[in-house]
Amino acid sequence: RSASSPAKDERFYPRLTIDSKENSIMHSSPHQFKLGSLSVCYLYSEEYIRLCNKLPKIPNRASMVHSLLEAYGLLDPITVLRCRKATQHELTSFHTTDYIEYLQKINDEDDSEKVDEMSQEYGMGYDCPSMPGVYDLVGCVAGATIQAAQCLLDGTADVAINWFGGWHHAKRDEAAGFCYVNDVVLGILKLKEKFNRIMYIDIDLHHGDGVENAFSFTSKVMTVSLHKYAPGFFPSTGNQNDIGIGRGKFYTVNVPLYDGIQDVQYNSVFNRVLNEAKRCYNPEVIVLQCGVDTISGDPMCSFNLTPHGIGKCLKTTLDWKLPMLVLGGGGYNIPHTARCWAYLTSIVLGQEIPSEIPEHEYFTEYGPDYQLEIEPSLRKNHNSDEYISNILTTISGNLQKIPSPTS
Ligand SMILES: O=C(CCc1ccccc1NC(=O)c1cccc(C(F)(F)F)c1)NO
Ligand SMILES: [Zn+2]
Repeated sequence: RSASSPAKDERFYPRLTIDSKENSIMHSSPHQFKLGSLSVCYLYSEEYIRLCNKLPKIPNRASMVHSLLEAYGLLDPITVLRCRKATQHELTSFHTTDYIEYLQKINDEDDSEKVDEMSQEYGMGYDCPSMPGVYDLVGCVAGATIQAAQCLLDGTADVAINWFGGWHHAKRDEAAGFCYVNDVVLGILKLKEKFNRIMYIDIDLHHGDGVENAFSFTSKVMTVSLHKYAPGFFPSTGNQNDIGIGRGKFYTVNVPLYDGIQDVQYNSVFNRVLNEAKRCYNPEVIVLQCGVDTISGDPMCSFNLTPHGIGKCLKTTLDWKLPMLVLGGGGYNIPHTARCWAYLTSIVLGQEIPSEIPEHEYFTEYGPDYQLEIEPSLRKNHNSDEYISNILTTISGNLQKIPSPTS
């Protein structure tokens, strides 16, 4: 135990017993996570999956993710929790009542013309098409993330996973960027009931603006986002000088990057920024938004990462041995998204999984290779080493200004 952090409850530390029956085959392969078994919970329900499947830009993605996890046997050592819907009271702990009542009103309305009159007011339009059942969907996504957070509060899990959450753009009074509810903010508000210092890490291609805006005034939540930052690229916020305001000054960290970044450079940036942020802030719990629209082969065609590189980011944070809430997000090459989140789940479990995609309902979607691994594309990297080193210097300078806990 490091002297600086108060003695922590045993529950939050990975149990280092190796229960061979239940848990994984432990290999000593280089990328194998340390021996040990975490208690992991995963939020799921048939209705939740069915509603997520209907999202226009990621058709059937939820089913493909869930089926691949099952096919790899990754759900066997995991506590699979049936998720409940968030109540209106829970939803309005962040969102406005007007907005939530609007979603309720259009939930059963399938005459989209009629809906569109009101829709502009609440951000429902091109980016977030109004869809029948949207209130049911919002209740499931938010309910799942809130329940996952509750598991960490109760200590019934070391890591809680909701791969169908992570909708980081939604604002309190409107949908944005294809997000109808900000389940991330709701999960963090739940964690705040018990934890004093929460670190939010967002590795989606897009800036986690909705979450940053919700907590830019407070030092209770440090938000760290690594994302593409380019003129006209959504949401076009999150440059390195965006560091929070008032009491929240220095507790917002942004790492703006250009197209083409690959695993090695990304991992080096991630480790430098996050290990320094951890040292300066000493968080008690981690929320990680794992949008994977950063993968080579994603139609966003921006970053050039692979699941291996993203997995290394996850390992860095898991090595801190702090309770973690792990969420999904973007990812528009659907088989690649399923591959990546299956691989990340295997890392959380410390369980090696074979490269061959196992036979299952969606097996044909993984052709022509039917392999788990994804190769980087042959695309130019626009992130020069001096650009990266300048960003790191700026961020390090800002983090140093965080008052140390003893002061
Ligand atoms: O991934 C997101 C949302 C991306 C987004 C923000 C605002 C408006 C539209 C989008 N989504 C897309 O542009 C999108 C979504 C799915 C698929 C595509 C595709 F055209 F690249 F395939 C594009 N946030 O992390
Ligand atoms: Zn994204």
